Amino acid sequence: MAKIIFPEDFIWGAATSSYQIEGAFNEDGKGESIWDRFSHTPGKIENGDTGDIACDHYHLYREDIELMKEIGIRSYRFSTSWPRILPEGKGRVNQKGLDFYKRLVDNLLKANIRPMITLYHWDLPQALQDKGGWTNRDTAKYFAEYARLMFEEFNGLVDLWVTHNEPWVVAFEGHAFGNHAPGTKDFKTALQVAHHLLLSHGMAVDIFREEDLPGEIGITLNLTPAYPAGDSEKDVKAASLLDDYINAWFLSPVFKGSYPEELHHIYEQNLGAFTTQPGDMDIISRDIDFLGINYYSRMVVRHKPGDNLFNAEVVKMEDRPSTEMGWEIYPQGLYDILVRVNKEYTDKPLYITENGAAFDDKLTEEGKIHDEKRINYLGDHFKQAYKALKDGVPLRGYYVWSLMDNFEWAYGYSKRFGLIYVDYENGNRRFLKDSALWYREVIEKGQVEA
Ligand SMILES: OC[C@@H]1[C@@H](O)[C@H](O)[C@@H](O)c2nc(CNc3ccccc3)cn21
Repeated sequence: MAKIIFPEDFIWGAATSSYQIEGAFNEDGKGESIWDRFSHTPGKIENGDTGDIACDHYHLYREDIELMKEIGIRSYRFSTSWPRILPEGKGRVNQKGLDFYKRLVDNLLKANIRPMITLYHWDLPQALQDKGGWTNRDTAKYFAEYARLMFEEFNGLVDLWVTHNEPWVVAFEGHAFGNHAPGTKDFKTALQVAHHLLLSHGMAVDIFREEDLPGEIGITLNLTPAYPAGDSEKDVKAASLLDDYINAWFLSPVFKGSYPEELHHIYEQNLGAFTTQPGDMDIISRDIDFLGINYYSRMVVRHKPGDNLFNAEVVKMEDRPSTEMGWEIYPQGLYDILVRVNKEYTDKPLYITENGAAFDDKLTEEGKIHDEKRINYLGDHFKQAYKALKDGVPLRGYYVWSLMDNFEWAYGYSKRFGLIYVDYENGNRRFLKDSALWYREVIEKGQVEA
């Protein structure tokens, strides 16, 4: 491949989320979130870790912005904590909570760093969960009102808005498998939750248009391309169904206004219909300005009769390199999913809103972290993104997950994804990893070594 030179205006960024970095879980009037409740429930999180303090970003955000400047990122994707702003999820505004995000955005703009706000990255107000959470259609309405508040408060300051982060994870990890908050385990509930999440996305888009705001609005989906383990018809079929289950189940409603037909039929036949209302699909498929794609790895799938509704199982790729999460390192999958989304779903601009890897990072006596595996992982994925760009995919930016090590959900602090090392044991000190210094060069030159 010839020299890899990205466009001058390519938006190089890094991403985080509120519950994973902020801490101050009950400070300055913040309401309880379902992740506060879940992490305080014994047995849910590795080592009994919680987000009570996390990276203490609520107090250290100025230092963190200085580190963003040192790395040279052009944009910072973060999420706002709904219960920090609306403690009960609706009604009363917690001004101190809102003021934190005002200070954060003001300081980002002063640092010439473009904010991208994700309105929902999993930390639902517990008060709404107590009324059914995302199983209750009213939550979609309350989300849209929270979005309206944020659009109005940050009008003219923030011009990149993401409604939801990974509705698949919220629906299935949170409501089918119980690995995430609120921890219920019912597949049909997950389908109902997915529908209400998508509905709330469309309602927020309507309000964004109504408020006639400058900027762009989109949604972020975790897209994991599925590849058949063999070329048998049954393997191909199994892969196609799992691909629909994770990817098309969300891409199709947002861009085509309908759920994938065959899978919808399988669900209805086996589980009965989840509740919808006339007009829902029109709301869900309102025109958006961009799609955010979170890519980490692929799935290799083979036919397995009777194992589940899909007659499919994911094959563990033992002989392939993988990250600390056990996810196969497969950069080609990023190219494949970018091209497929652009070809089959939308010609709207795309952002890679998350891509990164957990490795066993060690802090040396000299305060260094030699994370060459992460440099190789990111470099290989940047090359695939570049290949997609050269093949005509309207890729506008790339947000590395993550700016800093943080609370990795059910894994607690045992997994490190950051460009910045966080020394949790010693006052949450921050150290730039070698990958941060490497990323700074990539951003400065707009080039990745071939
Ligand atoms: O696991 C790394 C990150 C996580 O820290 C982010 O909050 C989240 O947006 C995120 N999504 C994925 C990919 N999808 C996924 C699938 C199953 C469980 C959890 C995440 C990875 N990550």
